Amino acid sequence: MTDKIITANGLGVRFRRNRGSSRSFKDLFAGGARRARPGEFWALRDVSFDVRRGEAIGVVGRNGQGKSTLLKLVAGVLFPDEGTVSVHGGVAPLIEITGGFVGDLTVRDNVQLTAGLHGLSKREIAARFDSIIDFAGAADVIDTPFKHLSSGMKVRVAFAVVSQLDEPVLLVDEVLAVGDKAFRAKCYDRIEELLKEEKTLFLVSHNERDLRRFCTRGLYLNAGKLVLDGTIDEVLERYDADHGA
Ligand SMILES: Nc1ncnc2c1ncn2[C@@H]1O[C@H](COP(=O)(O)OP(=O)(O)OP(=O)(O)O)[C@@H](O)[C@H]1O
Repeated sequence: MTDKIITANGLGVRFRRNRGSSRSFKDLFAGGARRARPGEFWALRDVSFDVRRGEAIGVVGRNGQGKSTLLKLVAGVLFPDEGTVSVHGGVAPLIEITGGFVGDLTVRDNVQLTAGLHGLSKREIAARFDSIIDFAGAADVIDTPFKHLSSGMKVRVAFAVVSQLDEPVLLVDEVLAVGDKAFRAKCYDRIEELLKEEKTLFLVSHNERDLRRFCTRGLYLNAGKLVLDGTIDEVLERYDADHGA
């Protein structure tokens, strides 16, 4: 099957070293300058790949090599300075602990808001609400503002919602490491179910066992470049050879 769901072409993202990614007014009119200005660097450069529906991709690389930046591009929460990424269908992102959640709103409101933003109807949300809360083990905090939850509980609620959306692409960026062992095991079972349903998965992880368990393909990023796009075994072998197992 050549059922392409994601196409990334020549992706590049440039950040300022000291001042976040905000661009000056002048920069907006600077045109497609292909160089980083003083004080800027490329967090990602010349990254191209295609993804077929149902693939499970592990994104591998040392700290700060561009993995989260890549996921943010796929999620559409960050725009590339060069290149394009197109996703045929919606994306369910679990990429930053509080990403997409509003601290001042309660857990209940956040669950409803997130599910609504991802296209679920009021009826569908109502039908899934209890199982989301149950999965998260968040019955006691339904009416608590999200910002008052512990970081583990934030991840539980976020995973519970995101894994109940009907989006074809699921992005998971290390956040699961925050959950306790029992919850992680539950999440992994859920990810396996989603993969059986032909969802497409991007998993950023430093845990080789998790990567081998879920992923068939790997993308290895180093200094913002895609060094290797291969099977997860090939990618991990190369990564270990470069950086020691
Ligand atoms: N908003 C930003 N402004 C400036 N620099 C940024 C910004 N976001 C990320 N960076 C930098 O871009 C580079 C790539 O970051 P990224 O978060 O993608 O790395 P990563 O591979 O996910 O790392 P880790 O394994 O530590 O999570 C890093 O040097 C990081 O400091």
